[in-house]
Amino acid sequence: MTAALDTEGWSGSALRLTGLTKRFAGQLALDGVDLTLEPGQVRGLVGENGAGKSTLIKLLAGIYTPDAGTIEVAGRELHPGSDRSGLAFVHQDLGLVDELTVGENLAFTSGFPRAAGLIDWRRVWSSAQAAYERMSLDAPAPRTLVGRLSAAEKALLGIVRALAKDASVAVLDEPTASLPAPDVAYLIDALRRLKESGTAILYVTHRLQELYEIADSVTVLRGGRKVAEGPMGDYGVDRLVEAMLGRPVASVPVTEETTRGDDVVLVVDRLVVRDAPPVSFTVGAGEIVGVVGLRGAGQEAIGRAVAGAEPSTTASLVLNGVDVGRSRGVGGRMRHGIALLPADRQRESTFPGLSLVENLFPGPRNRSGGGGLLAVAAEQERALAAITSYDVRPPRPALPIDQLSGGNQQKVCVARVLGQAQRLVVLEEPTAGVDVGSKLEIHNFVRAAAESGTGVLVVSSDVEEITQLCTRVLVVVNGAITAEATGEAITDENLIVLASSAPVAAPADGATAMKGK
Ligand SMILES: Nc1ncnc2c1ncn2[C@@H]1O[C@H](COP(=O)(O)OP(=O)(O)OP(=O)(O)O)[C@@H](O)[C@H]1O
Repeated sequence: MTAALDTEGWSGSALRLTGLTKRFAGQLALDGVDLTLEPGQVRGLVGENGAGKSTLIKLLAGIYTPDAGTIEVAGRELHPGSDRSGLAFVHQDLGLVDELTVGENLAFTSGFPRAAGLIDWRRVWSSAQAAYERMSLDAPAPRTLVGRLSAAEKALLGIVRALAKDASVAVLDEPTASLPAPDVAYLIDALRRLKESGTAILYVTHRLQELYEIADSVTVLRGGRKVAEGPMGDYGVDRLVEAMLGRPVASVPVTEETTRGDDVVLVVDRLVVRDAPPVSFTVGAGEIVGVVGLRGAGQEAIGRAVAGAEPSTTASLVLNGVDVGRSRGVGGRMRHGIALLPADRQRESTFPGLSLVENLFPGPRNRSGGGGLLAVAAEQERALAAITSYDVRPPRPALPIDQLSGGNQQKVCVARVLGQAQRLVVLEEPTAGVDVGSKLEIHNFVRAAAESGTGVLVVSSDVEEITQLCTRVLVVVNGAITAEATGEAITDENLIVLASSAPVAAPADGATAMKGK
């Protein structure tokens, strides 16, 4: 513990916020919020998109200065410029440097060990290994470039890096947003140990189920205000969701079988990506096909290769009867009607600095007819229609995309990809960072796209999403498609079992082993 935030002898709250208020251009993002967190306690912080969660975290981190209110860590009030090393943050944007190794990224926070004035690289690598081992997590090779890690591996690295510091309060902003279920369980286990050691944890998530496993209490924000708070035991899911949205949410619809006869949109024959075994599969018109696998199984690479975002070879990749396998890159595939929604919102999916409307219709190809005032007006009209139907808040087409909350940015990206009326859409983590209400809405838009005949490939680490949305699921183990589940076989448990198994010996009912595919 650093001297400035020494908690030694402190028996009060680990964190105390009083009347915390933040305004953006006259709009109240956070309105007089009080919150306390005791040592060894985990408090869930939930709220729909735009509720003010990220703003609260950025105030804690000192990125924003409050307009009113105070922040105390272990009894000491923080001011702009105060030492904040008693707080450890894991943000949605992990702030990792792709061009550097795992070990270097960790050493950036913990410091580069030196011997005789030079960087002691052996210790850089061994400390990286040790940081993972302290949390009982499997470490990637410390010399791996972070850019080569999967989204899930990056998330774990972000968590390991933040928690490697000796902090009394850990602030986790959707730590599991891109983690497959077994990794989530792993992580929650590690967090329990951290909590037992006396660390206080503020846990922001849209995956409410996790709160029942780890949180002691919960605080609900809506429109920047605290609208509910109490022990987890007092808040069943329905009550929690109602507090978040200010209305009860309808029960979750399950996708009906939407495949239309033998009308096949995509036929992939022996696709080879990243040295994995060849995979072959089809996607029907109107079909929503899930692709799942454990962390590092290679499921993302398959979706990205189909969309041209990952180099690959194929015997053929036939889209509506035409072999488009030779067209390269995302642009090449897009010209044939394949669109990709990448998982990495910050780097690949949004165009920072550009407006909401420019993010909806990037590039002349997607614009309403060549330019000119009429086209601009038509574009505005289309933008407003998309903003309204996707309930993007605030509904201002000229607003820079960076000023929207994460979930609202995601809605804009989904609207863009689905609005392009493609033959096939590849959706990576389509609802990461999206609140429960908007998640259902996005799922309905995906279903509507499928109903209009688009083939949909969903690559998601959110197993619940896959079971709700998909009519067929391909399971990837070690880069190969080892099983296919349809109908009743699409359950959380079954998918996790199939994804955790080496090539399946005896498939569950409705699941087909696909060895050798
Ligand atoms: N830099 C900014 N400039 C202007 N408005 C902002 C800025 N950052 C956030 N806002 C607004 O403040 C409100 C709260 O946003 P915030 O990002 O805190 O929500 P959130 O609860 O974290 O949402 P999500 O779950 O989508 O991440 C929103 O209305 C948002 O548009």
